[in-house]
Amino acid sequence: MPVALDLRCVDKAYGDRIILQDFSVTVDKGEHLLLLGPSGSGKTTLLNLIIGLLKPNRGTIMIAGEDVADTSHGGHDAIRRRHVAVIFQTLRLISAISIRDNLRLTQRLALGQADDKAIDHMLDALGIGHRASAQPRSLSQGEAQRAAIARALITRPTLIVADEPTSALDDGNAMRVADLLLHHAAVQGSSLIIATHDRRLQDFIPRSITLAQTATPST
Ligand SMILES: Nc1ncnc2c1ncn2[C@@H]1O[C@H](COP(=O)(O)OP(=O)(O)OP(=O)(O)O)[C@@H](O)[C@H]1O
Repeated sequence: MPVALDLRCVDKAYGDRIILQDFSVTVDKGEHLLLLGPSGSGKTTLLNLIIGLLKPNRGTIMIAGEDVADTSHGGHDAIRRRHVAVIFQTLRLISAISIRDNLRLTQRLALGQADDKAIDHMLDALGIGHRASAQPRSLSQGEAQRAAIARALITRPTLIVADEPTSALDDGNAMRVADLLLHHAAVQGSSLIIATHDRRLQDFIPRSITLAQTATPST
């Protein structure tokens, strides 16, 4: 089974505050993982290490077989653009352009070209095809959430990383979002890595890691 994500012996500290110590996990291609744990336990830190916003103090981070923590050679950004998509809690759609153009831009950055047919197909599949020409601010919260999911899926990434994608949603909408993510991830063989407090997601994704709150060193 090809490996989507492999973290080996990762340490991460902010100053003398250790957040992750000797942390290792492997996620096979198409397998999903929930990151659970109390507020402040390091879930977002771990996601930021995977997407490259943070560097580990030690350890390796392999994405689709490439070590993106090794700073001795370049090309990490290109590997991440090709293999990793992110769904932020705040969605972060570009407000000045339409939903279709948001997806076009994402495809061009990740794949070098846009595919309008694939974009329209994806928006239809997520039930927002009729909103393709709309600007993000005119969408309802549920539509914007679907647009952010469409943007994550449109590059057929190896990994889809999501921070609290369902926490603000009621049961019905949380289930719909989880269903959409799992269905489309399965269709294209993407792995989902989801940081959340939302234990409802355990009904959909049985594999989880619970991060522990680390002690603050005494001064
Ligand atoms: N840039 C930073 N500098 C210093 N400390 C930080 C920084 N980013 C996060 N922290 C601290 O590291 C700890 C882990 O934060 P992180 O955001 O990863 O936790 P989390 O599990 O995602 O929390 P939540 O569930 O509340 O989002 C927290 O105590 C946080 O205050």
